[in-house]
Amino acid sequence: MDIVILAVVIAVVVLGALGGLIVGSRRKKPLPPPPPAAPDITAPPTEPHVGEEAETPREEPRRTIEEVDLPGGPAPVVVEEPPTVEAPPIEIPEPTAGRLIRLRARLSRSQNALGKGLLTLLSREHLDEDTWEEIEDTLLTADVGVQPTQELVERLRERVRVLGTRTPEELRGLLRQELITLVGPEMDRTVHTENAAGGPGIVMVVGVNGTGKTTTTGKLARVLVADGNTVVLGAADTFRAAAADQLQTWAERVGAHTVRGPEGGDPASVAFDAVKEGKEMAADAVLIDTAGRLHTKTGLMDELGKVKRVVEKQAPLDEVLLVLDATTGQNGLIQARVFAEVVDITGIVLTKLDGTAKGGIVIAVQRELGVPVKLIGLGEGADDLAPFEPEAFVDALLGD
Ligand SMILES: Nc1nc2c(ncn2[C@@H]2O[C@H](COP(=O)(O)OP(=O)(O)OP(=O)(O)O)[C@@H](O)[C@H]2O)c(=O)[nH]1
Repeated sequence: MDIVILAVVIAVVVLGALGGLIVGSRRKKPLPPPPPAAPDITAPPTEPHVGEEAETPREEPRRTIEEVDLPGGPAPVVVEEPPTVEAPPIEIPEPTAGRLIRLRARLSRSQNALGKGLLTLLSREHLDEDTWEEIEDTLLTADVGVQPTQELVERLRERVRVLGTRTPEELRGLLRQELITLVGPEMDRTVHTENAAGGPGIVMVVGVNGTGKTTTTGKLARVLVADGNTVVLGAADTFRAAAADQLQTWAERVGAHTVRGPEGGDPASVAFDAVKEGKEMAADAVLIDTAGRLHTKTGLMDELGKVKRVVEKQAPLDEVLLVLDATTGQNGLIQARVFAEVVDITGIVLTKLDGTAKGGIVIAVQRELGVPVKLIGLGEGADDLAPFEPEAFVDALLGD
């Protein structure tokens, strides 16, 4: 019996073990299928990630292109940029009052050698003949001109002799007075930009190209706008399109209006239109920038003469400003002579005084033309044009 029971138990155990094996093998079989999901093997861990990441950027450009296409090409990008360019439209120029004081440091820097040189020579214990000659040379080197130099030296000699013993302060005072006298404090340096008859003041700006004529016209427009005037600019320098562009840029910066013609067009007709528009707009001033090439004197005469005649058909010229580059020294004087023969110069603008130690040209050119220096250029900056003031000029020369 026991044997029978034992046989049954063994049979049950054996069957149970076999059943477990069968179930186990059945469980393992479904597992292999996952391996076939082995395409993962073709795409090793890194690649699928790259693929997944790549999908996102791919979608982004597609969206952008769609968005750009729909509103009409790349226009939105272009439209967004111009407002930033147009953003700084109208500037408020610095007031003109006290400009020379602000720019005095620049003037001192360029002209101080002259003043210092003279003061050093004058403070020598013995003012002998050699010293006076050195004083003369210093003045001549600074382009003061022969006649004015001799006058200054004579007057100084006389005053030093009368004074007897002298302190550096006294000498400085004497020199200051004599220099101011030489520069001409009594000259009327008003830039006439108003018209007595009530129309716009008409200013013609002449000078050789490169002297800073266009820049000066632009700077002057700023000065006038700063003082509350409305200004029209006439780009009658039609020889170079860039000159008209340059002028227009200056005008746009302060909200002034520009009248221009085609490149190579008739300068007189641009000047005419500028005055006409200035009158129609009831502007306060019309500034006309001319080309004034010194190819031949006859050519210059023809051109400027015609501009002048045509403008004066509508209104008289209130101011004719001659722009001279202070760094050109004697050349500037020759130019001044030629222009003075062609048009009636009423004022001189001396540019680039920040770039030369030869500030004496102020004195020489006034003597040459009998016309006052009214404005001076002391840098390339938009507000680096100042009314000329003899005292401030001489003080900058002598330093503090
Ligand atoms: N340092 C300095 N540079 C100046 C001054 N005035 C003008 N300039 C520079 O001189 C150069 C010539 O100036 P323009 O105004 O173009 O001369 P332009 O006589 O009108 O010559 P075109 O434009 O050819 O008719 C420019 O680079 C100006 O910035 C000044 O007072 N000081």
